[in-house]
Amino acid sequence: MAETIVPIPGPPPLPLIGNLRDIDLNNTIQSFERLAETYGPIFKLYLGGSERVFITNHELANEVLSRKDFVKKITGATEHLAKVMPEGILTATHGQESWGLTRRTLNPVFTKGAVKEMFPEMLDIASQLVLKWARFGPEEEFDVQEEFTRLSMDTIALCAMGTRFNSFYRENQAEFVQRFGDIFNEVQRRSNRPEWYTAMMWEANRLLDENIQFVRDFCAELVSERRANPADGKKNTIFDAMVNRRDPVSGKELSSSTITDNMITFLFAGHDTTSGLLSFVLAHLIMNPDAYAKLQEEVDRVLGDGAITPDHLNELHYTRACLRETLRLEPPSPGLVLMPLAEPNERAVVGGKYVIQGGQTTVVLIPTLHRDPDSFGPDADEFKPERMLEDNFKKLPKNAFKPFGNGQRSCIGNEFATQQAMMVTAILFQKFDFTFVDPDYELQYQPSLHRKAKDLYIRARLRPGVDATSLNRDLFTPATNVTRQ
Ligand code: HEM
Repeated sequence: MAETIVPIPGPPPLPLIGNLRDIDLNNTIQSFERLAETYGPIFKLYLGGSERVFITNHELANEVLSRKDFVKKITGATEHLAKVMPEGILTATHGQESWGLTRRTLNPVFTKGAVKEMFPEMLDIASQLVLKWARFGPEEEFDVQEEFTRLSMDTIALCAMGTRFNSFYRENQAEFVQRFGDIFNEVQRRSNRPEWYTAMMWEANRLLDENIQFVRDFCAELVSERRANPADGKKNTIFDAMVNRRDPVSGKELSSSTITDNMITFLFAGHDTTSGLLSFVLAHLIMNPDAYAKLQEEVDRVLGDGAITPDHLNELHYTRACLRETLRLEPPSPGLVLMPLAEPNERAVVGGKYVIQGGQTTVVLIPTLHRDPDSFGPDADEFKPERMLEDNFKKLPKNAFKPFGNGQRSCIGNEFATQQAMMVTAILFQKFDFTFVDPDYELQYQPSLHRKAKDLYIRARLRPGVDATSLNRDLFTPATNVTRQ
């Protein structure tokens, strides 16, 4: 039977600017979500000189995410990122040799068991945040996204670079952190600008080159110091693995420049994502007092008043469900960018009737996938951690929940981020009670490559019986009683 092909809908593009007028450059993802409401599960936009297809529901997403002929595409923001870290695994093109070598070398240090060995480093940085909030006291207003950015940056620096930024001890960011942030802000701006325009921005281009050079030199210096003093690498951190391990297939070690590229990659891929997750989980819990109370009850039952250990994490089922539910509603990475492997003059047919050309950018929109009522029911827009408790979670349709990406290009840092987010959430609710500074606060998003909370300010009050002076000791001392009085 002949195929019935139907055109992919979308707003009509204008000459030169395409569909630029249909999106808000400060909030591209929300614009795509709005367009999904108008045009349905698949639509196309002409942006940045090419046509992009957006897939927004579970049925079509499940199809392309299951098909072997759809692979990750490096374009737009990731193409700009690739210039900063050419051999980093996040921005590697499909089939790029350095990707396979690096993943094979590093996969073992990112397993759940291996990440457990970095628990002390994570607790070290988490304790700095907790002590700071405790010592500032209940009247202090904390910019949550900023605080968690300090936490996630410093944790990755310690685990993947063998260094400390000491962000909790500084008024202003360390020079590395500042320049690093400037690079990615500029990359984000570029991904929304025509290339000819960027080419004329001489001063911005000069600054970008200077910042990239600074960041690369800083990382390269750390690698050569460690190579010169291998005895310093006594731990099984990501940094040690990068310096010491070899690819089990080729026997090759990672070159210094590949290590540098991946230090930058881990910092970029890991910090905003984790800090976004932590900010949003706090916000959703404050907005949902029932879930807040259940989580705190679980934390008290499992941890008592003592220090958290890796084994506790396996018992914190409701806490894990809250984090999953937050990742569902507020996925830090908003889109998975794919393309059909076919030649440009060939085509892939999706949903039995839509044609996508070989190599054409195809974005699976995660926020709409995660709110598809066919997967999550009529209350898909609500924060209901119960649906993410293990028994229910296992019953979710295949590919309905993709916060960590898909297949072989899925997130290498999944266990790392999960362990850190579980630990930090549990400690925070063990020690503090939280309120919004603005009691009517509603979630807003920053313009950013990852989804981040905007203007989210909270106050943190130590819970009865928790004392700022003894807190430092309590964070590291095992429980005496398990159920809190
Ligand atoms: C809540 C936290 C995180 C979320 C939601 C998240 C999400 C994702 C997603 C969706 C992808 C796939 C991107 C794509 O297909 O283009 C990805 C890839 C990646 N993530 Fe994460 N990530 C998180 C934390 C981390 C952390 C902590 C690290 C490192 C320490 C990390 C390192 C990476 C890397 C290197 C890749 C590329 C993997 C590859 O292509 O082989 N991520 N992440």
